Amino acid sequence: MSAKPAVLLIGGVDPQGCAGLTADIQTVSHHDCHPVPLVTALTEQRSDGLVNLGALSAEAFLTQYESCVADFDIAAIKIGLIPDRHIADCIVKIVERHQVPVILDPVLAASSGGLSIEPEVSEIIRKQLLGKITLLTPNLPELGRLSAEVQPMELAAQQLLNEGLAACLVKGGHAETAFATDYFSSAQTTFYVYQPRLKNQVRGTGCVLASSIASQLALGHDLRDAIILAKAYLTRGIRDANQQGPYHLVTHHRHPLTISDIPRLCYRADLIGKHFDFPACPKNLGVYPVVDSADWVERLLTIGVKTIQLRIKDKATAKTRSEIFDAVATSQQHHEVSFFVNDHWQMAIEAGAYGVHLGQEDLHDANLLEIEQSGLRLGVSTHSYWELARALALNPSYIALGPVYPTTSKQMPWAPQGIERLQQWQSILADQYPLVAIGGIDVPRARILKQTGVNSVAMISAITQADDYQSVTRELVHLWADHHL
Ligand SMILES: Cc1ncc(COP(=O)(O)OP(=O)(O)O)c(N)n1
Ligand SMILES: Cc1ncsc1CCOP(=O)(O)O
Ligand SMILES: [Mg+2]
Repeated sequence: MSAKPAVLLIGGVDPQGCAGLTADIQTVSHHDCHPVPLVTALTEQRSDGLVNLGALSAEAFLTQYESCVADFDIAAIKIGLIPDRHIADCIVKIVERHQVPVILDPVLAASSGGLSIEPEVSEIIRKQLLGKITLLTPNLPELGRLSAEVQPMELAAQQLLNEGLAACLVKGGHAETAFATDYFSSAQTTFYVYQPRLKNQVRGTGCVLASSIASQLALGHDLRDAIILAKAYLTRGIRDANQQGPYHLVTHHRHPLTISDIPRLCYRADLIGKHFDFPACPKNLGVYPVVDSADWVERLLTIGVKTIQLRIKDKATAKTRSEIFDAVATSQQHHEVSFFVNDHWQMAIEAGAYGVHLGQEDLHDANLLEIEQSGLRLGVSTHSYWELARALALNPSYIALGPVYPTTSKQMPWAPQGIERLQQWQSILADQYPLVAIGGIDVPRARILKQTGVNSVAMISAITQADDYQSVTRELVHLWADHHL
């Protein structure tokens, strides 16, 4: 059995075992990582507040650190309570020694109050730590403390990025909004992740979120996926919280992800919580050829294909337009056909197509409200968890996952997703969204994918590059004919 990735957990001990290192250790263990605790403080706290920070001496802290790293390679670091400037200085040196992801959950302003950390700690964090870490996860009061109370949170986060921080996830959990919303900001992107607010007041949630993100990074996920997976883990843990004395505590378990665990992701504050209502399409879209001309649409509908997409990439606007109009007209001459237009959503609306298919980049440029109002179905591409979170926010007509196998039809930055990922998407989406598999699918692979229960298989080259496209298409249609009867 291979060794679990070791996550160095730098933080304080809560003697009641609710927050701090105890929560960190439980979280990391439940992610199949190995927790390596490095104690900064032996706090004294109970339900009526924190009475003593109990900082360790710098010497004791560093001696402990040498043991922590003596026998393991550290794969990620999570930092929580930094009780004073001496420990802060030591942590700066430790972070400099490791070229691994570092998550800093700055315990500067506990929601329960009663905590007073000397201002020098904030200064060291700001001037010496921020430029060395992967992600900062402040709550709103902590963001205020670190940004000299700049408002609104988007500007405060931007200010920290300007000072050298790579990425910030502001936790808006305690704000008085209908949805519990966090705000992510980095040099590359900004977005909101939101979920319906859960009523339970649960202890240690910040520790669990940051430790979960650190674990997901240690396991090899990229930062955006790590955030989505950690949010999902925390949501479930809060929803199933258990009562311990006067507290509610996060429940840790490893059940497979469900659709309600996954947060929704959007790029605009005014769309947080917006309920989109794209019409449904047939659940089993079946064999779904993706072609580049109206002629191909005609040929394949004649053979009996029921779902088809026109994907034109390199034609002049006038030609694209006439192809789309011709293809819509053809699709309307055939019975019960679901005809989607790729990318060109405005022309799809004008021509009266059945639906549009948009990738994540296309979603940025498209007017989603206009597409919704036009009554067109919407299909959305996904290649990762954060893209799934984005797709779910739109409540689309179907969700596509790809490339399932290596493809030669398009250059893509994503590795093939594989059948295991497809099956995971299938179980997450359950019966709520049709799932379309795309990428490298030919007849033998379609036969294999059929066993997974996926609702549809989309393909370009297997049909358009075939020596005999008619027999290949007939075989695929026949193969899928009794699907989910
Ligand atoms: C059914 C289906 N799934 C995925 C895609 C890819 O769409 P997108 O990510 O927008 O990439 P392009 O096709 O525009 O290159 C698709 N077209 N159809
Ligand atoms: C457009 C697209 N999106 C994901 S894979 C892919 C190409 C699919 O083509 P092929 O079926 O030839 O692999
Ligand atoms: Mg596209």
